[in-house]
Amino acid sequence: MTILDKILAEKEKEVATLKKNYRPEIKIEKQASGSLYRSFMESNNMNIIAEIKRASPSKGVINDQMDPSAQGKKYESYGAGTISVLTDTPFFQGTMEDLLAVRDAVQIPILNKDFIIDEIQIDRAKDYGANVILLIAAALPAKRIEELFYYATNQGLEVLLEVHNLAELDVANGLEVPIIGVNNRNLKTFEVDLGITERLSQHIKRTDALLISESGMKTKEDVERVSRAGARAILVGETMMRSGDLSKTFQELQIPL
Ligand SMILES: O=C(O)c1ccccc1NCC(=O)[C@H](O)[C@H](O)COP(=O)(O)O
Repeated sequence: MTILDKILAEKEKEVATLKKNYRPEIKIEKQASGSLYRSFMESNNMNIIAEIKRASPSKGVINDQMDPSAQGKKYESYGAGTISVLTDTPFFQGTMEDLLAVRDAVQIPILNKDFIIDEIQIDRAKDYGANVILLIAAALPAKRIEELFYYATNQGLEVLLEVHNLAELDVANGLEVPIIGVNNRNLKTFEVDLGITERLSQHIKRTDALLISESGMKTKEDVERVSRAGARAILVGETMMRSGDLSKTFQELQIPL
């Protein structure tokens, strides 16, 4: 059983519990407006999705002392275009309360980074103030990705569809999704290879698709590499969470496009 299989098995249980207990009683005080797709396509600099990531299956604890509200404010002030909040608890030590804390602290869009397998998780993401949700092509059959994609977009949410190989990219191409995330990390083996962005980028059919390169971004050279492959945005977790000088980290990674 791969780590992705284990995560998805936990999600089945979480969804069953949500279906019994979830009541949308959260009242968000602020909501961001504006489209991630549009602002990222119009920007002249590499767009950064900075992630709130306390821990991960591949790295263990990364930074569990961080205050999500303070971290979110720093990300926004240093130039993040969106904040990704990992809300899975068993494997990443995140919570929906982390998302709510960031929502109250910033104006920019928020991506609810989780392993979405059911509509109820999309309802919950919206209730807590997310603007964007993640769908992982490796997690579900193509038909289910399609259903969840349309469900989310009909709720006014944007969808980042994440792929890691050509078969998964075929699903994104078939749906003509506007936002494609290429994850450089193999979620089954943890291997990280920026060459995945380089190889898959050549097979994206939609000419106006927004390409986001996810995972393994540490240096300016990494960003230059995925930029040459056509990425207009990067999703960065560990490097942000371990940075002792976020201002410098943003300056280094936010290269001109
Ligand atoms: O990060 C992991 O170990 C991991 C393991 C299994 C499934 C997903 C995983 N990570 C989710 C992500 O895609 C990353 O958090 C995100 O792209 C940022 O990656 P990084 O900048 O390398 O922290």
